[in-house]
Amino acid sequence: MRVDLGNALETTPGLTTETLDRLDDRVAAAHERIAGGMADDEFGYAALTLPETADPDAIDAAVDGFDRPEAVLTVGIGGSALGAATLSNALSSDVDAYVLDNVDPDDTRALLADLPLSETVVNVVSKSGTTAETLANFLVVREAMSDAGVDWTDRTLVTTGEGGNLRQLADRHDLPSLPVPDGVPGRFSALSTVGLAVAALQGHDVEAVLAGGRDGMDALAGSLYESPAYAYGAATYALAERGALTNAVMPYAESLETFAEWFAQLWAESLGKDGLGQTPARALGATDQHSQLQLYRAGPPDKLVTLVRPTERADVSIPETDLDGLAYLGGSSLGGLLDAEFEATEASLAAAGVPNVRVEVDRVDERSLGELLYGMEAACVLYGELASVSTFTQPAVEWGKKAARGLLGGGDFAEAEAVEQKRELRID
Ligand SMILES: O=P(O)(O)OC[C@H]1O[C@](O)(CO)[C@@H](O)[C@@H]1O
Repeated sequence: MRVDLGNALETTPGLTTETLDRLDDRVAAAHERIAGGMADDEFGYAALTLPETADPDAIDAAVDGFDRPEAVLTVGIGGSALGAATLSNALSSDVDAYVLDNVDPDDTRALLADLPLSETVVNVVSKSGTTAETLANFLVVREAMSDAGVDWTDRTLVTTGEGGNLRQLADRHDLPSLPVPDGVPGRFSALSTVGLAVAALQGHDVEAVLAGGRDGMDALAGSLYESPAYAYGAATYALAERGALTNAVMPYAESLETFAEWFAQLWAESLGKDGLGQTPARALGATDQHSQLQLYRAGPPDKLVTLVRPTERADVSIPETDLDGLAYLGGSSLGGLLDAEFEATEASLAAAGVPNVRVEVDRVDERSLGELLYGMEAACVLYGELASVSTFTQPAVEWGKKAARGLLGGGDFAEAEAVEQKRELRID
């Protein structure tokens, strides 16, 4: 992973090399804290040792019990779905991957109608083992399998923590299961059983993903000038401090669109604390040049844009044409056009004084994805250290969970009563 901060200097909001130099002393101290947390396997920091602690053999052993499926359905939500989905949607496989990470009846019904349930492995993932959406979806999927005459116990892999309903289910039915690593919050678990089991089921090279993570781990250093991940974390932190409260992440590759969704949870749930944080906006290049770029370039000076691309990609030639004014396209290629648009958008933002950061990986393959996922996790941890927030917890999400549970009769929660007292101003 390579980071170029050039277009974040002298912009509005913007950085200077003096700012970065001053910040680098704090980066060094933060790195010491992070390295210490990694060495002591501390809660949260343990995520940054996954390239060494993850056990690909255990993952292979768990998935080897299944005949090669036609499809894999991940039933999970948040970090229990997005890491696996990022890898599945970035890499091609003849094993189709689907995700149920919402409780939309129309979507769930349509998906189950299409799935070859007898040839599908259901990968149900929940660190806590109690998440309502995941357990509800699993109960629906299990009934659909039974209705289809499929023995769900033959087609289900469980990845969960030591306690909770899912662990009880796995134990009761002797299901193949994988542990969720201790001390790793869900949004940081892509390089663990949580994100890698599906990759293994799809035949991807899990060792290569972890090797990419190790590349990212090896690149951590006590200076932002020596560590791309820390450069990104420090620059985004400093820009947020100067008013860039939105970070629009805009990969120029369809295969990285889900990566932006994964990044959004990582950034929002880790850094949105105590009135601080930086809102991740999900965008896609070149498509959003025809959608959100107007706001990024000419809207409030309150954002930065993170432009992500692979520097190598398979290409498609554009045929020659005699259409007036389009001859310049003929003989070029779609990849060439996409790269020209990337660089043009980057320069367009800089010309308007909008800070933007370039993040490049060699190509969209297992190793580069592992490095990119690891790099953004390390960047997030560094940002959290600099911002002095509790990077690895997410207390703000609990209120809504209690309210929903109370509304469904799952307990007496004051939050549910608050829902009943909604202030109304209805316009029909
Ligand atoms: O893996 P679990 O415990 O089902 O949690 C799923 C997701 O829900 C959250 O706990 C937030 O509610 C996320 O942090 C997590 O990734």
